[in-house]
Amino acid sequence: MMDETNQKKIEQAVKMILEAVGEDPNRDGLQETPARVARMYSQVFASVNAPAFDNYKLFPVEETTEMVLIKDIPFYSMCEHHLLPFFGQVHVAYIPDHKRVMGLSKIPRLIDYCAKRPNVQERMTVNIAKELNRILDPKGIAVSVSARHMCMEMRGVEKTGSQTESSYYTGQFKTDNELRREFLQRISG
Ligand SMILES: Nc1nc2c(ncn2[C@@H]2O[C@H](COP(=O)(O)OP(=O)(O)OP(=O)(O)O)[C@@H](O)[C@H]2O)c(=O)[nH]1
Ligand SMILES: [Zn+2]
Repeated sequence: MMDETNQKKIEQAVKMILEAVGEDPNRDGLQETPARVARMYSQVFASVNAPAFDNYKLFPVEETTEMVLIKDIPFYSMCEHHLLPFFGQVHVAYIPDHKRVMGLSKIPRLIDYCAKRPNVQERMTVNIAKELNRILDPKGIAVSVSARHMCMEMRGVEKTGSQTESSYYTGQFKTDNELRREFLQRISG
């Protein structure tokens, strides 16, 4: 969470940006905007300098299953080049090991943790896998991210609706083509 000094810094910066684009930061509609933006940044960048993700529980199971797949998990992040949103879906699969699985809701929480900072999609994709690996040490992980980048849509090349796909595989997903195919098939269905 951002402290008061840093909130004030953002407020000053936003006021300067408003002035620089030719706006009057003191007009009615804009008076509270710097403070709102500061609060908004403290939400969307909540995991900058945050301690390692530790909000999870592992549950023992008698038998390990095959792939555990959670798909279509929505995420919102900010591109680090333009500070514009990129957002979409993450699909995550892992093959449990050590007879333990993770509480399901913690996977979307982990994705939020990886998303709430200035990012590039590729690094976020790898980070999700690395965090899962640290926590679960599974036999394999597959992460696939599909996103729309506002910096490619509302400005720049202006390619509305284009989707950027990235993926990262570890362990059995890397070595076993059949398994990877199954993952890809199941997330596309
Ligand atoms: N690989 C990757 N590139 C990204 C991501 N988000 C934004 N970019 C790209 O980062 C690049 C920054 O390029 P620059 O040439 O420095 O910036 P720019 O002049 O604003 O580029 P344009 O967007 O082409 O107008 C652009 O090509 C963006 O599309 C991302 O998540 N991954
Ligand atoms: Zn960008």
